[in-house]
Amino acid sequence: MRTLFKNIKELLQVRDQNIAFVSGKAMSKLPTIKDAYLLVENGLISDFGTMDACPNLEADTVIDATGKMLLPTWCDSHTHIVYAGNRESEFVDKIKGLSYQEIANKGGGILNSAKKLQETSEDALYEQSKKRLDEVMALGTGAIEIKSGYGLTLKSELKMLRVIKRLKESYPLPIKATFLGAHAFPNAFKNNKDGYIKLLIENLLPQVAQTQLANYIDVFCETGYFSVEDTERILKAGKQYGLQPKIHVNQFTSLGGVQVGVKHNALSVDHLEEMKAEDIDALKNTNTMPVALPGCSFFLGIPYTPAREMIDAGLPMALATDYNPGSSPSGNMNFVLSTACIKMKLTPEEAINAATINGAYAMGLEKEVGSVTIGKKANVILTKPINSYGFMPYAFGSNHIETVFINGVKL
Ligand SMILES: N=CN[C@@H](CCC(=O)O)C(=O)O
Ligand SMILES: [Zn+2]
Repeated sequence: MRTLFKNIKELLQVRDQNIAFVSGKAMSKLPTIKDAYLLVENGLISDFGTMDACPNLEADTVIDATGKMLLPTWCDSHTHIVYAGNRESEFVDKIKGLSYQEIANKGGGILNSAKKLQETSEDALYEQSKKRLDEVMALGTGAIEIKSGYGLTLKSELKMLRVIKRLKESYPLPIKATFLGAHAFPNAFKNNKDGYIKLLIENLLPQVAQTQLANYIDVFCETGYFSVEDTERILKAGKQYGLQPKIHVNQFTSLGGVQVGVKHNALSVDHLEEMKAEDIDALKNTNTMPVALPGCSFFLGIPYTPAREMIDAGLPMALATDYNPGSSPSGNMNFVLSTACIKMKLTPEEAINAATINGAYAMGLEKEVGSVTIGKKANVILTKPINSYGFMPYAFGSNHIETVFINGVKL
C-alpha cells in the first residue's frame, strides 16, 4: 500500500532518526523542505525530498498538496480524557472568583469527578472517552498519553486503566497509559493520608503492575495533595515495578517536586506554572522533559509556565493539553500552540517543536512519531491552503487542518 503526497508547499519537521528531542536554541529551528513530496508505504514514511527528485513510481493513492503544509500530527503527552460526565456545575463558581482549591474544598474538584466515575459503568466510561479521543484526533492529535486518577479505589482505578487499554486496542494511534492513583486523597482517608499511601503502594500498585495496564506512574505533588516526601515514597515503589515517573509538579507551588522528579529519572515533569531559579537549574543537562500546559493556565487564570525563560536557559520544552474536566476541558492542541506563542512568547518554530518531537519524547514515543523521519509512522496533518506555518498559531481559533492521516490512512 503506497500513498504519495506531491507538490507539498512545505514539509515540516524533517529530521534524522537520531534526534530524540530539541532543547534551548535548537528549538528555534524547524527543518523544512519547500515544494516537497512524501512517500508512505504500509503506514510508514519511506521517502521524502524536493519535487524535482520525486521518483516516478506507481502509488495506490496520489494526493496533490499544492498550497498546503504537511507536518507530523500533534503529540499530546499529558491528558486525563477518561472521565465521567463533566464539571460544568463548578464553572459559574469559578467565573465568580472561586479558586481551584476553594472549589475542591466545597466538594468539587478531583473528588467530584471520582464520585461520578465510580458510579459510571465501564462501558459508559469507554463511550464517553471514545468521543473525546475522536474529537482530538480530528483536531490533529496522532499520539496521546492518558492518565487514570479519577478512580481512587482499586476497582475504579483498574476500570479507568482497562478503558485506556480498550482505547489502545480499538484506535490506530499510539496511546500510553499512566497510573495516577496519587491524584487526591479520597474522603475516607482525609484524616489518614498515610493509610491511603500505604494502600496505593501495597495494594493498588502491585495489581496495576501485575495486569500491565500502565506504562508510567504519576503523582500530583502539591500543597493539600501529595507532599514531596509522599511523592518520593510512591515513585520509589513504582520503580520496583519498572514504572517510570511522569509527574504533576509546581502547578500552584514550588515545593521541590521538580527535584524529586529529576532524582527519580522522571520522563517528564508537567505543569511548572510556578518555577524558581533552582527548579530551572535542576532540569539542566537531564533527560527529564519539562511539559507546559497552557490550556490549564488559560482556564484557571493562573500564571503560564515561564517557557521563554526556560528555553533561553537551554532547556527543552514540550506542550500538551492536560484535557480534563477540572482545569482544562479542551483537548485542542491547535489552541495550545497559539496560546504558547501568544502568552508564553514561543516562536512558531519553538511551539511546533514542543508540540511534536518533544511531546513524542515526553511519552516515550520518539522512535515512532513526532517528526517526518524515514521509518516513523505516517501520522501527518495536511493543512488547508495557507501561506506559512506561522499562520497556524497566529490565526487562533480557526481550523487550519484539512485532513489528518494516521498510519497513512485518512481519518
Ligand atoms: N492538577 C491535577 N490534575 C489535573 C486536574 C484534575 C481535575 O481538576 O480534575 C491537572 O493536571 O490540572
Ligand atoms: Zn494533569
